[in-house]
Amino acid sequence: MATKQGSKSRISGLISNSKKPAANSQSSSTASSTKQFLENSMDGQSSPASSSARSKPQYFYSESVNLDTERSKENVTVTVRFRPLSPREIRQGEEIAWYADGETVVRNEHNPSTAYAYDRVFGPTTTTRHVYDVAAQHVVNGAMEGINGTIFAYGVTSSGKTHTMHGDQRSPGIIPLAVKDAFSIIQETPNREFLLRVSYLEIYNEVVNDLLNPAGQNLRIREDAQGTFVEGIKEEVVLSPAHALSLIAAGEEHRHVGSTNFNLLSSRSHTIFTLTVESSLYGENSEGEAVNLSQLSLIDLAGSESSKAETTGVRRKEGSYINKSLLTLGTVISKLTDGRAAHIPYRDSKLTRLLQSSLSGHGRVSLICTVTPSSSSSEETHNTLKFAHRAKHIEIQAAQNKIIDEKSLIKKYQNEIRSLKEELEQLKRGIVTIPRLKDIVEDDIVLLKQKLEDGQVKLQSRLEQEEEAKAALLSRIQRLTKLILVSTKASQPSRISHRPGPRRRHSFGEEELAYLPYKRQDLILDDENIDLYVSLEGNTESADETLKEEKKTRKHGLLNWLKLRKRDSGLGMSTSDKSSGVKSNSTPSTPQAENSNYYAESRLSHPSLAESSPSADLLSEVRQDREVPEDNFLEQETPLNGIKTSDQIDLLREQQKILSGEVALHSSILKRLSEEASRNPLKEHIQLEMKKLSDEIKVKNEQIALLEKQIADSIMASHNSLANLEASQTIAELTAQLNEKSFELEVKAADNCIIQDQLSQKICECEGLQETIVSLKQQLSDALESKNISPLASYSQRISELKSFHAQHHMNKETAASKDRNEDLLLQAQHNFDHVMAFEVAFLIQVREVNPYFSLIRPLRWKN
Ligand SMILES: Nc1ncnc2c1ncn2[C@@H]1O[C@H](COP(=O)(O)OP(=O)(O)OP(=O)(O)O)[C@@H](O)[C@H]1O
Repeated sequence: MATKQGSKSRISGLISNSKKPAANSQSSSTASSTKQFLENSMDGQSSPASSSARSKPQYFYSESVNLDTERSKENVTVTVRFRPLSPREIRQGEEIAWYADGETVVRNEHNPSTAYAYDRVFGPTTTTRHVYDVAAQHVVNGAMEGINGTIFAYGVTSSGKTHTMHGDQRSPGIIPLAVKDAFSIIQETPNREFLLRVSYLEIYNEVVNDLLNPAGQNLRIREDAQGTFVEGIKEEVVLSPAHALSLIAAGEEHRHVGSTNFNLLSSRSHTIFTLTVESSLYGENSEGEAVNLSQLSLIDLAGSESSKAETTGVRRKEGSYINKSLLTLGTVISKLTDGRAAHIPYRDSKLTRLLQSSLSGHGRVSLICTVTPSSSSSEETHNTLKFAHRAKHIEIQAAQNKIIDEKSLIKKYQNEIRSLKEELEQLKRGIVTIPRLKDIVEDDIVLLKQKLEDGQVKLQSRLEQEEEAKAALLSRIQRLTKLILVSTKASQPSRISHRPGPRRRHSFGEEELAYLPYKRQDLILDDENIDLYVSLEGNTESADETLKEEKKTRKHGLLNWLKLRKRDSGLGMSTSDKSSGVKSNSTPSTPQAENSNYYAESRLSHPSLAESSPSADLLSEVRQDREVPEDNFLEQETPLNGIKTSDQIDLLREQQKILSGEVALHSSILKRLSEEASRNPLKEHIQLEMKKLSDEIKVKNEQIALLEKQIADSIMASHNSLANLEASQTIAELTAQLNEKSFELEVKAADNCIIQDQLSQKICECEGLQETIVSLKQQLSDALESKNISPLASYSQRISELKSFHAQHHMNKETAASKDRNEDLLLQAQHNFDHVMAFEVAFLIQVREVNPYFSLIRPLRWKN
C-alpha cells in the first residue's frame, strides 16, 4: 500500500507539471478553445512540457497505488472520466471548469489550488477500452477467480455513465467488455470449468424490478448468511458473450428511460447487471474440490440531478428518488471511511442495501466517476469529485469465496452428470450381458437353450426399456454438459494461475455488437456537430478505417471475412479450424449434410453462435471434448438421417426461436430508431441504420419461413415414416392372416380331393345301379307282356280284395265285441286296424298312379 507521503510527493510532481488549458477564461471559452483543450489532453495525459506551476497549491489526495498488483486488496479503485463538452454546451459558450491534470489529478480551472488525486483520471478523449483496462479488468479477473467484484459509474445526469457502462457499437462499454473478457478468460483457463449466470435488475423509484422478467416487479430484498439478495430474481445461464449481451439488450428494453433538460435518453433508474461465476477444477480429480463462487456486479447509476433542473411531475418524482438514494450512498461511504461510525445506514435505500456486501469490503470495487468539464455543471462536478475522494478511503479485503458444500449450481450439475454417467455405465453393463450369456451357451447349449428361449422375450423388452433409458440419460448429460463452459485449449497453462504477460485483445464480432445501440448520441446535438463529437472518440478514425476494411472484406464472402477476423483476433484461430464452417465444407452432400450445412450457416448468422465469438466455437468444441461417449450418440442415429428426426426438428425449432428473438430485438431497435427519426428527420444515418435493420429483419424472416418449411417437412417425413411403419405392421398382420388362410385352404383343398374321389366312386356305382334298373325294367316288362296282365288291372284286383277283406273283418269284430268284456280294447284295435288298412289302401292307390309295377312289391299280409 502506498504511503500518504508517497502520494503527496507524486501529486506535487503532477502539480509542477500541470498544464493550464487554453480555455481558461470566460472570453476564450469558444468551440475552438475547447477543441484545443481536448486535443492537448489526448488520452487523458497532459503534456508535462506545457504544464504551468501553481502558487500555494491546496490539494486533496488519495493513495495512488500500483494498479497491477496489490491495489484492490487495499482500497476501492477510484477513477474519474471526463467527457468532452457536448456540442450544445459548446454552442451555449460553456467554459471548462475542471480538467484532467496529468494521469491522476483533477484540477479546477478557476481555482487551480483545488485539485483532487485519484487512481487514474481519464481525459475526454480516452477510449472506453482504456478505461476498462485500467479500472475494470482487475475486477473482472478477480471475479473469474472467485473474488466478488463491483464496478459502478457515478456522476450527475448526462455526465457519461451509460456511455461508460454500456457504450454503443463504435465504443462498447464496460459491461460488454467485461462479459467478453469473462468468456476469454474461460478460454484461457483450460484447467477449470465454469458456469456463468446473469441477472439484470433496476431500482426505479425505490422499487426493484427484474429486467429479464417483466413479470418480476417490486421484488423484495432479503438477507442470508451470504449477504443481501433479491428474492425471485430471474437468473439465466449464459453460453456466449452474444447470449449475455442479448439478455442485457432485452433487459434495456424494460429499463425506465426518459428525457430531461440535460439528456434526451436519461436513465431514470439504477441498474445492476450481475454475472455469477462458478468454477471448479476440470478433470478427473475434481470430485470433492471446492467451487469458486463469485458475483460481478456492473452498475449503471441514474444521474443525480441539480436543483437547477426544471423538472416537473413524474421526472421530478424520479429525480427526488434518485437524489435520495445517491445521498444515502454518499452517507454510507463517508461513514464507512469514518472509523468512528458505529452504524452504517445501508437500509436507508434499496441501492445501498444491495451494495452492502460490496461496500463493506467483501470484494473488489471500482468506482468510475463520470464528469463533465462544463462550467455550468461545475458545482455538481465538484460534488462528484468529493464523493469519489471519500470513496477512495473505503478499505476492502478481497478474498476468494470457496464453497465446499454442494450448493453451487456447477457442483449440482457436475454431480448429476457424474451419477447419470454411472447409471449409463450400469445400463451398458446390463446390456452387454447378452453376448456373455451366448458364450456360456456355446459351452453347454443343451442346458441353457431352454433357459435362453424362456428369457428371450423378457430380455428383449428389457433391452428396449434400457435403450430408451440410455437415450434419455445421454440427452440429459448432453444438455447439462452444454451449460458448463470449458476452454478448447488442451494444454495451455491457466490464465488465472499463471497470468500471461501482455493481455490479448479480443475484438467483438459484429453480431455481438448488434445488441448495442448504433451510437448513443446527445440527442440535443445539432447535425453539424456530430462529426466533431464523434471525432473526439479516441481512435474513432482508425475504427472507421477498420469498419471500411471489414465491409470491403465481407464482400468476398462471409467465411473469408470470418477467417480474417479470426486471424486478427488471435484467439479465434485455434478454434476456427475446427469450426462448423470448415466442417460444412468437407461434409458430403447428403440430405444429412445439407442439414448440417444449414446449421453451420445459421450459426454464422446467429449472434449467440456467431463464429467470431470464441465461446461459440468453444461450445461447439465442448461437445467433442467432454466425456460423453460418441458411440452412444451414434447408436441413436438412424442410418439415413444421421440424427434422429425428433432431434432434427428440435434443432430447427431452436434455430427458429433464436431467429425470432433476433427479429423481435431488431424490431424493437427499429421502433426506437423510428421514434428517433421522427424527432430528427434530417439525420441520414438513422434512416440508413433503419434500412439496414429492416433488411436484416426481412432476411431473418425469410430464414424463419425456410425453417418453418423445413420443420413442416420434417414433421411430415416423420409422420410418413410413422404411417409407413403402421402400414408395414398391418401388412405383416395381414400376411400372417393370409398365411393362415392359405394353410386352411390347402387343408380344405386336400379334403375336397378326397371327397371328389369318393364322389366319382359313387357316381360309378350309381351308373352300375342305373344299368341294373334298366335291365330289370326290361325283364319286368318282358314278363308282364308274356302273361298279358296289365299292371293297372292287378292293382284294382288287389284293392277290391283288400276292401272285401276289410268288410269281412269289420263284421267279425262287431260280433266278437259283443262277447268280449273289454269292449274298449277291441274298439281300439279296430280303430288301429282301420287306420292301417286305410293307409295301405291310400298307399296302394298312390303307388298305382305313380308306378304301374307296384305289384312286384309284396303286399302286406294282415292277420285277422
Ligand atoms: N466519454 C464520452 N465521449 C463521447 N461522448 C460521451 C462521453 N460520455 C458521454 N457522452 C455522450 O454524452 C451524452 C450523455 O451521456 P450518458 O447518457 O451516458 O449520460 P448519463 O450520465 O448516463 O446520463 P443520465 O444519468 O441522465 O442517464 C450521450 O450522448 C453520450 O454519447
